[in-house]
Amino acid sequence: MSENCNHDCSSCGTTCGERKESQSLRVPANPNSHIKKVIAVMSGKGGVGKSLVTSMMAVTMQRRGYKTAILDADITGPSIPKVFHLQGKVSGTDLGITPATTKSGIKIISTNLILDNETDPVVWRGPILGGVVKQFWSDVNWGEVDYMFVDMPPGTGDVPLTVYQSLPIDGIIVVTTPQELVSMIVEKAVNMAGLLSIPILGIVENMSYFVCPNCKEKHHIFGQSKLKEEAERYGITNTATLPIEPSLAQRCDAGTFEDFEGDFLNSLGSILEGK
Ligand SMILES: Nc1ncnc2c1ncn2[C@@H]1O[C@H](COP(=O)(O)OP(=O)(O)OP(=O)(O)O)[C@@H](O)[C@H]1O
Repeated sequence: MSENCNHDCSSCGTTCGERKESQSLRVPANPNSHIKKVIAVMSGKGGVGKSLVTSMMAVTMQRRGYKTAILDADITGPSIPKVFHLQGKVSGTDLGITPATTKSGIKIISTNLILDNETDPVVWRGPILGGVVKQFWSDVNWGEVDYMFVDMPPGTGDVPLTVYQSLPIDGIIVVTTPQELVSMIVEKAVNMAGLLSIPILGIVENMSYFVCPNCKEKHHIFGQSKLKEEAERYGITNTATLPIEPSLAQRCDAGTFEDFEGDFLNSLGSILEGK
């Protein structure tokens, strides 16, 4: 036992014979933040539409009347400010950094909102990247938030692990594409969630099909979906599909993403509400 022992193992890094509980790696939230549910949106690899799904889930919950936020933990490839057309840098007060706010009121923090130029590359090493995510949690004055969505860095490496261990993640939404779904990459993501004992709330198969604007027929460009079967293999019953929808990409470019029409991820919204 250390001579300075205060008998509070949760705040002590010393491994001694008296330790009663493992040291928590959780980072305390900003004292002014009251965040009820934290949902991580992850993918096995990059470019499968994780940021689009994160943004769509946030808009879905905001439309249902909840106070919603996005923590963009994809530090080296931040896409969230672009989706919502947020430009310029965030500022702060004595209470912490004030997040940016979208047209409909979604609170957002992202590396691109703290850089001088959004085209500046982020050439930071792993521990710094993890440190930035922790600061997005502890130094941002989030205020009242019902649902916070965390846009995770792709994959199962060092930074995602830091996020899962530092933030109180309540559940995970896995984003995949038809081709990726049958690969071992998704299985790795699912297994990581299992190792960390965080429940998977659902799997979204993005780019699942395309509806032809002329004949209105559904085309499964990457083959018939195996989403249900694959999800069942992992013991996951909640699934959703998103079509290839050029208007969604166009809305991201035009800054009108929050006005998208459709109820693509409503079923997952109800799962989050517990309905
Ligand atoms: N269902 C879709 N229909 C049309 N365009 C889409 C769809 N899903 C994603 N896109 C477009 O594909 C691009 C990549 O999507 P997104 O940035 O969401 O992927 P990501 O997985 O977050 O990538 P990264 O890991 O690099 O951050 C974006 O330009 C997005 O607008």
